[in-house]
Amino acid sequence: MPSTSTPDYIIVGGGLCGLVLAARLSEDPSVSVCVLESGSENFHDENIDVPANLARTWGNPQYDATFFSTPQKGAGARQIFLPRGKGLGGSTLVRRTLNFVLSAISLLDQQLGNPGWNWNEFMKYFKKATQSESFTYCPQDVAAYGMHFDENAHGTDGPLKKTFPRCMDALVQPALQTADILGIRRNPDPSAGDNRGIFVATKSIDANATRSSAASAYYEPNKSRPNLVVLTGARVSRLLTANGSGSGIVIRGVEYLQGDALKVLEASREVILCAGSYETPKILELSGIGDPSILGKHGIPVVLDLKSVGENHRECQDHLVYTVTARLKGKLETYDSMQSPQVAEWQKKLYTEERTGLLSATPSLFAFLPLRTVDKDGIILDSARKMKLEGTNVAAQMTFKLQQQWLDNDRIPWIQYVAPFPNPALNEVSSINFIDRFMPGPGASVEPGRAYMTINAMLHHPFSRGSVHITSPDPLQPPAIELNALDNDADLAIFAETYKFAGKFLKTGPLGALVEEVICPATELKTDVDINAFLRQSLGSSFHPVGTVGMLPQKDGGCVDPSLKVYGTANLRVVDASIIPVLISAHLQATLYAIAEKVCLVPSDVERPHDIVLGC
Ligand SMILES: Cc1cc2nc3c(=O)[nH]c(=O)nc-3n(C[C@H](O)[C@H](O)[C@H](O)COP(=O)(O)OP(=O)(O)OC[C@H]3O[C@@H](n4cnc5c(N)ncnc54)[C@H](O)[C@@H]3O)c2cc1C
Repeated sequence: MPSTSTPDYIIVGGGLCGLVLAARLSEDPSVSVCVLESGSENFHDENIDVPANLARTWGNPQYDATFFSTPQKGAGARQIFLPRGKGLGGSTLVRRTLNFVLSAISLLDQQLGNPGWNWNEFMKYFKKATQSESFTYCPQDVAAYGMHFDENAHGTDGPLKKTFPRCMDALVQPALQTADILGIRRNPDPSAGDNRGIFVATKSIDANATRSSAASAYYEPNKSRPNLVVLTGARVSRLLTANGSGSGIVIRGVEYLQGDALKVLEASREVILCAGSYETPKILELSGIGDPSILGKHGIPVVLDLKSVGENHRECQDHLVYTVTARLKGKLETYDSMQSPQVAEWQKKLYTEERTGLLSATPSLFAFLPLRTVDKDGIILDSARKMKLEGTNVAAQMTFKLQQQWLDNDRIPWIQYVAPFPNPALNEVSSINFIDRFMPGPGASVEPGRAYMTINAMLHHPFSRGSVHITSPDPLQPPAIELNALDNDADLAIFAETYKFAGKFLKTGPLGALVEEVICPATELKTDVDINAFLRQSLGSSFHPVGTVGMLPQKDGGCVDPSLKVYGTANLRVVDASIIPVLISAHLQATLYAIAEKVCLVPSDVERPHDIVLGC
């Protein structure tokens, strides 16, 4: 039985980044690693393994820590649902399984002062992380949807399995044809460096149509390593610090709760925080690392004055999203057909016996579009260019200006549509109906036996910035998550144009011919006032928070340096979504696998380093 006594590395959080690091570091048998994860081990659980069971985990305390934002002024004072995976695999357990799309903008080594964090590096480590299973590239299936994968852009032997969906519902082809009519380019491979256009995304699903998560890919095959210990049900409450030398504060280890017991674990080398964008800043603040004025409010002694923790240039950013739902004519094989118990039973059999059918896949069609697609006259562009960010934070100003430069860069997708999203039937399957903004959109009710289509429209680069801070010294209390959603005219104006464009999409070509009526919103919205009210009422998160412990130069308000070490500490690193300094034009998981792979590359052919080295 491996021992937990003083491992070389303590990893806090067995989620996406934590498990990649654990697996890679423990490849060296002389290195000992202990992962502390607050959730449980959920191996071979059909709620996780079956792709279309995606929403069953949401809001379920076994898998989801279920955060909510503070009441959002820009969203009718609603608290926005913010699920966050809990258990080995972290948010890769609750994700929609979709979307291996890398961001073409990376982390901007030049503009944001992060040397070595650029596209070529991401591509290298993205490939190291992934394995495109053979049937993925079955030429006739892939070509039928206009995809032509670039062999050079996909890994062949990484731990994480990636496939092309085995089953597409009846709306994908009509939607693709409608996109052709509207002049949206087809993108044959959004992972190859340019993710603009419409495409069917590859998924983190294996050849057996089972979801591939950080746990199944990185931990399960390595769990018997004697130098790797994983403790579940272990919630880290704070870091233990010691006075350091010139190289900064030394982190001795962590204090954690397991059951009712408060325990201590010391590390001989490093503590690595991988608890995600909401909990990593919380652990830092509970440990006295943060803004003294916030720590003082909760009676926490200041160990290290690092004002941008949780604030990081006021930038808890999240891809904002809203939903439009349409009722379709006639009988179509969409996820809605599973409302019929007979069809659901048949689909289950199909999945169990042949590993195909609707349960084997998740929403597949994505369009990543530059702003010009919806703002042809450049009116929003003009006004967004002139916007000013109030406040003096250098990093906030810097990233805000960067976003303004992107307005004119047609290579950067600014908006995203996901369609046809499986909607009401999936609620039946998952028995989750409380997610009021999703599947179907708010206020819409659905009739059994009818088919529907939902489009999610997402803003890739909102100008709003929020924060994540502790509300109490009690580690069991959730942090206050402020999004400041829709607090500026540009985000609202861009969203309003995406709404008009989605309406056009639903009226055009082969897809338009299938649509009977839009049911969410309930009536056709003709004025900007009505559209804005609908957007505020239906706005939600698409679960991609970043930036709360950002990687930037310290003078610019950063919390971690390019080796992801926390400024002012000798041996504390953060490796998770919180370090991404500015939102990327993609869902996060592909980029995060690459980040974690890059950080934990410990070359086996050089002398054993005294520290984690970056693979750059
Ligand atoms: C509902 C949902 C759907 C998503 N869908 C997609 C998608 O389709 N495609 C995509 O690319 N991305 C998707 N994402 C985003 C992606 O899954 C996350 O960005 C990614 O998993 C974040 O990785 P991470 O390592 O930062 O944190 P996580 O994977 O969230 O891991 C953090 C881990 O730390 C643990 N932890 C937290 N606090 C403590 C503590 N105090 N002590 C011990 N352990 C702790 C947590 O339990 C968790 O296991 C989705 C996210 C969610 C929530």
